[in-house]
Amino acid sequence: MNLKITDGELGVRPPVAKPHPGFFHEVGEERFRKLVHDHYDSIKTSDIAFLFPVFDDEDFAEAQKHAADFLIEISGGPDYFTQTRGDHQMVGRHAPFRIDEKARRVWLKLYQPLLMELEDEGISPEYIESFWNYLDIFSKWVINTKS
Ligand code: HEM
Repeated sequence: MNLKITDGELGVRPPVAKPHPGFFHEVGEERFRKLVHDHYDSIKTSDIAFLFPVFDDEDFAEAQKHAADFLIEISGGPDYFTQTRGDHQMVGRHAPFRIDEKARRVWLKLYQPLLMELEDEGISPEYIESFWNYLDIFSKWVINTKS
């Protein structure tokens, strides 16, 4: 399985394809939520923890839920994010946080072991890769700070 991080750069926003709907379909909502939950949990002890509301359990749980809602929606599941948060506006929603290429790489790296777990659980590697490609490319869009 190829989970390679490609180079991102401030101001460069390559076209992005949504994950293959087969990914959400195979993983199922419950396991999908656990994936995003696990990612946020690993953020807590990472070098990018300072960007997130790690000292407020309620705010952190909210952030975790919004991220899962969004990723489920973009992966072809129910439109939970739009229903509760409105327009996606992902670039604008990340604007208050200083995100550089280094932070993006840390964020992405934390997904790698979690996606390998899914492969061990029998999820099709090509579906996992399609989700990964979405994360790899779209995360370039939220870079707003020079490294
Ligand atoms: C594919 C890439 C990404 C997606 C789809 C994504 C998605 C989201 C979503 C849906 C939210 C919640 C927005 C809201 O409801 O207001 C969010 C918040 C946030 N994201 Fe991302 N994100 C991505 C990449 C990143 C990266 C690379 C970083 C930093 C390294 C980052 C840092 C944050 C921070 C700090 C918040 C705010 C947390 C809070 O205080 O509520 N995101 N992201």
